[in-house]
Amino acid sequence: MSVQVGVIMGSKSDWETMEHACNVLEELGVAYEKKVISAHRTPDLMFRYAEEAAGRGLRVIIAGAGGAAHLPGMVAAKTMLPVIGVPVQSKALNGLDSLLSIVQMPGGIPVATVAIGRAGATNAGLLAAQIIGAFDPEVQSRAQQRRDAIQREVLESSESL
Ligand SMILES: Nc1c(C(=O)O)ncn1[C@@H]1O[C@H](COP(=O)(O)O)[C@@H](O)[C@H]1O
Repeated sequence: MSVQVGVIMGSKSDWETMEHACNVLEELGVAYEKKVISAHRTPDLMFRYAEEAAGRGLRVIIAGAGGAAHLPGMVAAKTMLPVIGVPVQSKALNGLDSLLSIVQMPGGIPVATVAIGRAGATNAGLLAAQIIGAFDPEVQSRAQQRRDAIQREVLESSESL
C-alpha cells in the first residue's frame, strides 16, 4: 500500500504527542510515514518535502510543532495538499503559543488546526483518515466502526452510573 499521509514534527521531542496521530492511522489501516522536519532548523528540507509530497502520492500532511510553531503553516504555503496542524504542548506556555502560531493563518493559506496535545493529535489522525475515507469506502467504514465503538462506550458508561 502506498503512503497516503505524511506525519511530520518539528523535533523528536514532539513524538510523544504525534505518536497518537500515527496510532490512529495504524488502527484504521491508512499507510503513513513519519519524519522530523523543521521549518526553522531544516528549512531547505521542509521546502523540498512540501514541494514533493503530492508528486510522491501523499494525500494529507499532519504537521505538529510546539512554541513558535511555524512548520504547519510553512508546509501549507508550499503544497496544495490539505495540512492538519497539531499544536504540541510547550513547557513555557502550555501550548497556547503553539496553538496561536498554527491557527492564525492569513486568509488564502488554510491549516486545519486541532486541539493542543494528545487529544488533538488523535483527532488529526482521525481527520486525515476521514479525508482519505471520503474516497476510500474501506477506510471510511473502519473510521465509522471506531466512532460507533465510542458511542457504545458512552451509552454503557451512562448505564453503569
Ligand atoms: N516549532 C518548531 C519548529 C518549526 O515550526 O519549524 N521546529 C521545531 N520546533 C519546535 O521546537 C520545540 C522544541 O524543540 P526541542 O525539544 O528539539 O528543543 C518542539 O516542540 C518543536 O516542534
